[in-house]
Amino acid sequence: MTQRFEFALSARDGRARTGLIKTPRGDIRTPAFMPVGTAATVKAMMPENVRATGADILLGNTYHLMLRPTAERIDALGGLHTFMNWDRPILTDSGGFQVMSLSGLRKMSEEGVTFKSHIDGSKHELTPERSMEIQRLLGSDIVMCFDECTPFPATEAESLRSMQMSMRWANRSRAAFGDRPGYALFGIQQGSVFKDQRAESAEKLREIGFEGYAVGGLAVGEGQELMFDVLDYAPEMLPDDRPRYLMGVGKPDDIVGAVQRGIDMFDCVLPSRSGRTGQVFTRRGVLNIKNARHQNDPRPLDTECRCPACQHYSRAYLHHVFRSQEIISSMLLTWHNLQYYQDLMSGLRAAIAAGDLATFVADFHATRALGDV
Ligand SMILES: CNc1nc2c(CC[C@H]3O[C@@H](OC)[C@H](OC)[C@@H]3O)c3nc(N)[nH]c(=O)c3cc2[nH]1
Repeated sequence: MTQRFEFALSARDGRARTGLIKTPRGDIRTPAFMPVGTAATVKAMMPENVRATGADILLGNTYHLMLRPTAERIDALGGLHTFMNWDRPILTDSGGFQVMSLSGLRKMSEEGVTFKSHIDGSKHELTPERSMEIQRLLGSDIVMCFDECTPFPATEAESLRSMQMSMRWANRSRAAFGDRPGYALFGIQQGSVFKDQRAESAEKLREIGFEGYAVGGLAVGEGQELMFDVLDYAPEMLPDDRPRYLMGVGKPDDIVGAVQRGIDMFDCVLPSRSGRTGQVFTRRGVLNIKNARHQNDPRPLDTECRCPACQHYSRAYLHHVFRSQEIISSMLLTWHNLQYYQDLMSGLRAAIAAGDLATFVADFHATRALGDV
């Protein structure tokens, strides 16, 4: 077990890569999908079951945890890993994104952001320094710089101003992070959909130097086509020998296309959140278990899936417990969707290692086109 944070690529196929991130709390196989555990839990899942789906790392959130139960309380109780009974790596986002999307009454300045809690209206401040302190108190293994996720759409001038402020905040985040062997700080590239700004941001992040790099400012309403246009150049502006993390992505076909464009790490609430709304991901596409057509169907959700829902329950049963708003519905559908995502990632890793990603991708799209989900 290493005491350092290391990343090694093991194979490439076109622009796609597969490799391993080694951390003191365990290894992360890339390309990796990170289940979202916003409030110190992956909703409707026990941590051992998150692990059983194949997840090597999960995600926590500065914004939510600083408001409740507070980072200081989690630290006093032994840190986030002990608190939530997950002893493998945790990545925490820095809070800026949620402040802009969740909190009320925000005031942004060069210093940082002051805002009112969406929970009880109390006043709070997030700065690069405070975000680093919170993520240190949580004990997260991969810390994200405090940034502003530039809203979409943004004019070139708005995007430039936002990106350049995020780069000054990246500098302050690096300084405040300090010397913490075994822990990683990731920089976040901004620049919206403007190639020259993406280049300027990447250049600034390289100068500062990070253990990994995120492509930020995407999956904010620009749509898949525009996201892929940016991913056609943005990841390769970042250091080749470091992990590249595309924040907040995404649907299965978003992930497949982003892996083809050189992305190594993903996080998205979609599989867990949609599981609670009855949306199910299968190899043949998406279905909603709420639909009456499932009420007499004895088949599993996906004949190739090894999750408990597919091994022991029919679509008819899952339709029934969803309609009845039974708690087991969220448990089984979340487990299934997370399993589907992890199976997709292991399929992508194997295909890149075998040098036949093109075949995997063609089969991925062809199977979904068959219909009859
Ligand atoms: C969805 N699209 C999207 N999400 C994004 C997130 C939050 C992800 C975070 O949000 C929470 O899920 C809602 C998760 O928190 C656990 C995740 O870490 C981003 N975070 C930062 N710091 N900077 C970005 O440029 C950024 C861009 C995103 N695009």
